[in-house]
Order: sequence, then structure tokens, then C-alpha cells
Amino acid sequence: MSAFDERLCVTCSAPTNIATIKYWGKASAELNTPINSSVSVTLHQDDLKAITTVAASRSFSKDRLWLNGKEEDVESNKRLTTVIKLVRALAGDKVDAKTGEVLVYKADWPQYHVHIASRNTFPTAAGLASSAAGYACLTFALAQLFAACETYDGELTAIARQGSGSACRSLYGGFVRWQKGERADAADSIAVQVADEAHWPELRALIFVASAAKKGTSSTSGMGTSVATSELLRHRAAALVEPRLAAIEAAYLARDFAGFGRATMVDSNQFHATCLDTYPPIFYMNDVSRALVQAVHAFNAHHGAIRAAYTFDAGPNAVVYTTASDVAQLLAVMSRAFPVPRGAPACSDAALAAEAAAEDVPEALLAAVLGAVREPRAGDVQMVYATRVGDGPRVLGAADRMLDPATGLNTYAAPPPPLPSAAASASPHGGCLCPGHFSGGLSGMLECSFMRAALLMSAAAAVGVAAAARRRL
Ligand SMILES: Nc1ncnc2c1ncn2[C@@H]1O[C@H](COP(=O)(O)OP(=O)(O)OP(=O)(O)O)[C@@H](O)[C@H]1O
Ligand SMILES: C[C@@](O)(CCOP(=O)(O)OP(=O)(O)O)CC(=O)O
Repeated sequence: MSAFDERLCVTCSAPTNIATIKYWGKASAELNTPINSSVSVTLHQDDLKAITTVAASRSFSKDRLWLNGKEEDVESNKRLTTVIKLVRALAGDKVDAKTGEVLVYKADWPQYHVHIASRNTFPTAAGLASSAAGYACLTFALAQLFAACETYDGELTAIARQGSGSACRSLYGGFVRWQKGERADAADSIAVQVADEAHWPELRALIFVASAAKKGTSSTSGMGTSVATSELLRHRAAALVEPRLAAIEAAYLARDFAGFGRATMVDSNQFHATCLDTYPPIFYMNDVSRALVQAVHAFNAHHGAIRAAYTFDAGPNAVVYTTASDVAQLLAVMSRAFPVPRGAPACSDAALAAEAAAEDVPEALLAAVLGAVREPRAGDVQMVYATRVGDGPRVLGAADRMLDPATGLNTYAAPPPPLPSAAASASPHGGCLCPGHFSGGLSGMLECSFMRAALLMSAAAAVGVAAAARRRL
């Protein structure tokens, strides 16, 4: 006897997104609406994504959730219960696509509870938009499970917004605006796609992880203090954001990197200025973040044009946008200025790392960037993700399922760190640098490009040792 009918189980994945014009501050904490509209790039799901399995059964006695293998209390998590309740309210008749059989009539859904197992393939709550990917994935997966029908366009994004504001933007690929909306019921505070993922295929992002630790001040509490105390934030929302949104959307649509990059950097700087203007002040960026900023400006100054653009969320990690023609050179200089710990892969994309290693970087550029950074220290940047623009949520197959049909319980366990020889044993921090352990089991580790890069490095090293031994013979 199984705990749930496999036809009442869905597994989905959803991407993260990184805002280029930031959401910071709530107009209504109850409805989770913003004081200003925002816009973001959806990142590709190759490296960073949330994966969520949801199953419904009459035999489940309550709604339950496992996050990254650990059970969390659902009842006490208002955002979670709100999202489940709102998607459930849109439930329709659930029909077996193959046979046409009605599996659950709309009227019967109140008799069902859900079990949810979710994991992130990257650090959770570290300022890498895990809540965005996580709540977008949950909303999307529940909508598939319940055969939910929107009563107006964008309703699912309005639901995801109530899990985490930035999550509404992860329901679309490409370049996405979250419009703040005007209505009292906030039904128009929804995400809208500005351009799809095919619009600007040359756009690239390098993510320099300065810390994968859980951040000290959550976005929710940080923005609450900012709204209460920062006059700069008030002025920004009232007068500065709208024209900047119009400018960056036009730049994105025209694939004008200089315009896009400048607006991105200016807005990131202003967001962190509002954090400093908050009382007591909030510091998300650290010395490494500031050195990354200087390095990007030195790169642009050398080229006499904006060819790389940083942005920082509520944490010290930099997301640096650039284009396909500059990404290898940018990675080459940044790897010299911010070397990852000895033994770790230079970045998640082994082919790009090899291209960067072979780059003939002009001496003057290297000197400019190294001069802008204080002494390069291995480990200030722990890892670098190389990624690009991506699509919205996807429905996955049973191979990715994380709930056991026999027991109804979570099957995912965060894998142990990789073998010391595989990657980061030489970390000065003594930590695991491969985010494979944020992913799932062996398949999760293999899907992790850091692990693939590490294995390639190990294999290359083994070939080198064998060749040297042959030479000695
Ligand atoms: N896959 C997931 N499924 C459901 N909820 C998730 C998932 N991932 C994260 N969350 C929720 O989001 C919280 C983390 O959100 P938080 O805003 O603190 O961090 P972040 O999203 O990584 O950072 P930021 O939003 O500043 O970029 C987690 O504690 C959890 O409640
Ligand atoms: C700095 C940001 O990343 C803030 C994101 O905040 P959240 O969406 O995590 O906040 P809540 O709505 O309280 O869950 C900027 C952005 O993504 O626009």
C-alpha cells in the first residue's frame, strides 16, 4: 500500500534571479508589496536552482516540508502556509493526462494534505536568492499538482511574492520586472517578463562568492529597519527608481551593455548606501566586496568602456555581469586578483576556466586590476560560478523525485563533502568549497559543475602524474 498515488506527485525546478534595480523596502508587510518596482536577470539553472517535489494524499495527516533534507515546521511559517493556501484555492479537477481519468475533483482537494521536499543546489540564506528560487519552485510545483487555474494573468507570481518578494521574478526567464502595483488588494503587484531568455544570449554572469555563510541580517528584517529609518530610501523609492527602470529596460532591449551595466552598478551602490543610511546601519558588503568593486572599475577604465558591471544583494557576494566576448579575459584577471583556494576549480565552468587560463592578458590590464586590489589573498573569494541568462521553472521527471511513494517521506540527504583529493582540501578555511554538498546524492554531485570541474582537475592531475612516472622510467 503506497502513501501517495504517483500521479499526484510532481517535481519541478526553478531558477534564481539577481536584481539589477533592487527591491528594498515593503509598502505592506502583510501583503509583501514593495515600495518600488524592481527588475532582474533570471540566471540559468545549470548551476543554481531549487528543486521541489510535492505530493498530495488523503492519508497525510498534515502539510509537511523538508528543506535540504531537514524537516521544517510548516505551521509556524506564515509565508509557507500562505503560499500553500493560496495555490490550493486555485485548484481545479486533476486529470490523468494519459487516460483522461479524473484523479481528484476540485471539490475534494480540502481532504488532501501535501508533503514537500525541496533542496537548493547552492548555499541557502547566503544572499544568493535561495528564497527567490525556493518560493518560485514551490508555487510552480503546487500549481502543477493542484491543476491550478489563474483567475488573472500573473496571479501565481502574486502568490510567490507572498512567500518572498523576489520569488515572483523567478517565475519567468530572461529579464523580468516586478511592478509594485497600485491596487489595495495588491493583485497587480506581479512579475512581468520584459524580454525572454533568448533575447540577449551573449550576456554572462560571474558570481564571486566571498562568503557562503548564512547572512547576519535577513533581507526582511533589514528592509524593515531601512523603511523605518532611512530618508535616502524614501527619496530613492519616490523619485529615483522609476526613471532608472525605464533606462535599464531600454538598454536591455537594445542589448546596450554600457547602459545596462552603468544602471546596474549605480543601483547596487545606492541600495548599499541606503543600508548605510539605515539606523543602526547594515553592512552587507565587506572588504572583499569593495575590492571586487575596485577591480571591476579598473577593468572598465583600462578598456575605456563599461564591459563588466557588479551588483551585490544582501550579502558580500558579487554578481558581475559581462558579455561572451569579455568573460574569459575578465575571469583571467579576476582569478589573479582573487585567487580561489589552492586545489579548488577556478570556476564552475571548466571550459571557461581553461579558456581564461590560456588568455593572453595585457600587462597593463593586469597591473591596473592588481593595483586596484589590496594584496591578493587566496580564499577571499571561495568559488566562482559562471553562468548566463536562463529560462523559468521546469517540470522534471520521476528521477528527481525526493519523496518516497511507499512512505510519503523525504528521501533526500545532503551528501557529505567531496573527497579531499577531489577539490578543496587545501582550503585555508578548512571548509568544503564545492557546492556539490548543497545538491543531492551522487546524481546531485554529478549535476554540480563544480564537482565536474574538480573531477576533471583530479583526472588531469592523475594523467600528469602518470606521464611524469613514464618519463622517469
Ligand atoms: N528551496 C526552498 N524551498 C522553500 N523555502 C526555501 C527554499 N530555499 C530557501 N527557502 C526559504 O528562504 C529562506 C532564506 O531566505 P533569505 O532571504 O534569508 O536568503 P536568500 O534568499 O538566500 O538571500 P537574498 O534573498 O537576500 O538573496 C530560508 O530560510 C527558507 O525559509
Ligand atoms: C537585496 C534583494 O535581494 C532583496 C530581496 O529580498 P527578499 O525577496 O529575500 O525579501 P522578502 O520579500 O522579505 O522575502 C534585492 C532584490 O532581489 O530585488
